[in-house]
Amino acid sequence: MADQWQEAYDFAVQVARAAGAVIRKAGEEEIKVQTKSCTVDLVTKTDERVEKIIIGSLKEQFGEGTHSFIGEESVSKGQPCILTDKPTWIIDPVDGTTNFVHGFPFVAVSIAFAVNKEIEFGVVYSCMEDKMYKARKGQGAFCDDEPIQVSDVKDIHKSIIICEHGTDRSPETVQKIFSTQKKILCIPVHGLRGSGTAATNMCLVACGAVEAFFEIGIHCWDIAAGAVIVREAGGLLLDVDGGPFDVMSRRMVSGNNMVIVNRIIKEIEIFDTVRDDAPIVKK
Ligand SMILES: O=P(O)(O)O[C@H]1[C@H](O)[C@@H](O)[C@H](O)[C@@H](O)[C@@H]1O
Ligand SMILES: [Mg+2]
Repeated sequence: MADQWQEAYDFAVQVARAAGAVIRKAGEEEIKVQTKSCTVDLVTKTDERVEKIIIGSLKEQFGEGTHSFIGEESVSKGQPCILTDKPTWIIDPVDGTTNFVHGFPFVAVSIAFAVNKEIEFGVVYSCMEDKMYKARKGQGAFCDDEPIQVSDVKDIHKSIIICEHGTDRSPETVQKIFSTQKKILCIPVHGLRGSGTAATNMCLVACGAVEAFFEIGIHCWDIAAGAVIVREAGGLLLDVDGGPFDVMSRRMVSGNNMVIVNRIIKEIEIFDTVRDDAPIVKK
């Protein structure tokens, strides 16, 4: 049977690369910053413009109405965030917006494609580094067309773990984040790191630069593409409580093997988040 998603996969790579060029160019000009859920949850005209370019290109290529779209900036403007069985693009136009605003050189375009709620392929273009990560279910993971693989480290004492601080600055949440980080650091591990973009963090797991990345508070658009890239690089994903990974749950652990992932899960202090697909409560 003809491979029906190969064309979409190839096109997604082209769209991500073109979107990355727009981000790089915009980064050379003055950036007007706005905020969304709180004062440290930043958004710029570039986030909105790049999402429009990506969705517009996909609709032009595949027709209006045939596919569904979940985009970070469309959802923040009230579009539904429900993953159905329909072919669905899950898009973060600028992952690492805070980095983009500050000129911190880790900014990614993240494009995933799901069918029947299964992520078929994912593309993460780290546009300041000019690195194109991609993976298709069952066909391996690549960085700039070179195969990538997770680390073979099994000893937690010889690992680097990525954790992020997110945007929730409530004292009780920050306390849980720091307490978790302290417990992991004092195992001890070789180090804690964070690029500031979940999609890039997952690619760092996939290429073996770090052993695991976990976060509570991310969204489906931050991690959907990275999830298939990690899996196809030989890694795995779980919920932070050890249950099955759920791309809409706003929490996950991604890692190179079960030994490392389970060791990290033991230390995570979980705090509540609202699912991406939770019913919107009218204010
Ligand atoms: O840059 P965005 O798309 O908003 O996503 C990041 C989020 O803002 C941060 O709070 C998280 O810690 C990162 O992991 C996300 O990539
Ligand atoms: Mg974003």
